[in-house]
Amino acid sequence: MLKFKTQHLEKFILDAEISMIQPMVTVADEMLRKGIGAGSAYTDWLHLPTEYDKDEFARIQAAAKKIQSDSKVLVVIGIGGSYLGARAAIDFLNEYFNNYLPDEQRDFPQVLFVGNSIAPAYLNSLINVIGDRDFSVNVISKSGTTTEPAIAFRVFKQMLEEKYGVVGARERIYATTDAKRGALKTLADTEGYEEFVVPDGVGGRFSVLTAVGLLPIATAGGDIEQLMAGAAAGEVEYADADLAKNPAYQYAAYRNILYRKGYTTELLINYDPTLLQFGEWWKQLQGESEGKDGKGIFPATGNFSTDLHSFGQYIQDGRRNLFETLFRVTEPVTDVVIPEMDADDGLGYLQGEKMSYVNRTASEGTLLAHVDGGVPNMIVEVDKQNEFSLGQAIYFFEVAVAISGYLNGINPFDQPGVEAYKRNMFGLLGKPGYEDITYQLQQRL
Ligand SMILES: O=P(O)(O)OC[C@H]1O[C@H](O)[C@H](O)[C@@H](O)[C@@H]1O
Repeated sequence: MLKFKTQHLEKFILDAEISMIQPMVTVADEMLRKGIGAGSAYTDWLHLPTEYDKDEFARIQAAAKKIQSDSKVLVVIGIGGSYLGARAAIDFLNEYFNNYLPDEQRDFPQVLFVGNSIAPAYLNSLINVIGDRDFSVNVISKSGTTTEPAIAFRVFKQMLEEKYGVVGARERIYATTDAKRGALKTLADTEGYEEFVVPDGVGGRFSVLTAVGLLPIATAGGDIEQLMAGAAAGEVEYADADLAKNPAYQYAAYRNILYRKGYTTELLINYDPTLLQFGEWWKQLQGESEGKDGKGIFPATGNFSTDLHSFGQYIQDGRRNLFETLFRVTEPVTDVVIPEMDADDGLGYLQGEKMSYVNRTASEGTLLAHVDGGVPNMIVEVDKQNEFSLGQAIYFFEVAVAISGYLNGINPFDQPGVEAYKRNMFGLLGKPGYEDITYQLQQRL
């Protein structure tokens, strides 16, 4: 179960401030739930945990089984919302070094991500890692027109066709895209790939609980029924407009109060590398939803205790515009006992202790130090590192960012700013239709 804790906000926020923001939260709740807010066409994720396409869900499970039986590697091609959720979930649910294990020591295929950059060395390195092993491809793009995954897909389509023939390749390509539109949809129809749908009313960054996330997660051995069950628990628990009864709305309200006081950067903190990618997923969710119209909390992550030894100094003593949200799992997945030995390493007082205890204590000491240094802290805590908790946490942050965006007077469901770089890139690359800006841009370089 998920808990949201705010006791360390005491010196930063008065109870009265929470009462004062309640009427605005009530309005934000109505905007979201009655579909009268900006971007309301993209709020179908709200009921996704209970109203998903059950037939497609069964097809996803069947496809995952097929990939598990005929492939050692699943190459997932996608960028932004079309890979971050799956990657976060797979890291959250598996051993950190799972992908490094030899095939015979792994129960499920390696899932490797590409098309999330345009770096050629990364792509070549991935090809080398696949080697001569059997693999399948899940190409994911809601729009079906994004350049980065389209380039990667060309390369892997060609590789599959060379290895298995055109017909054999078709059996190993799974396309997750829009139900009707886009270049990927057209290609998938023409070639006869198995297709999965990103529903119209679910934006990329809210799509992890659709086929976008579910197929890679299930292929990696994740129990996607439990994932949906956790999200469904969130759907019930985070539906009340009353702040006192809704932890997700509380989180949205507190971060907006902090924002209005000048705390403009939020760090999502973890103390475990298996949660690092969750932070990456969260950054897109927050940043693309809220950063617009010259406003918004800047989302960043703190991967502790690693980063305490890099920018910990800044957090403790730098410009006071930061607040932290600690995302933690209370029950360790495994543990290590610090060995007892006669060594002069100053660790005698810790011998026989569990590393999880030391890690937890480090997090508590850090949190108190940061609070004392003027950094407001909140805690989002789940008890177990499993599918159910993950589903609930995903839903918690999704619903919170929607309310948070409305509280800040923006449309949380669009991303007009993302087009600016694409336009320039297309202009410079000479894409048909962008010729008018090519010369001007070149002159500025
Ligand atoms: O799934 P796609 O249509 O390929 O989009 C992938 C990503 O592209 C852009 O960056 C959008 O701003 C993101 O919201 C989206 O997740």
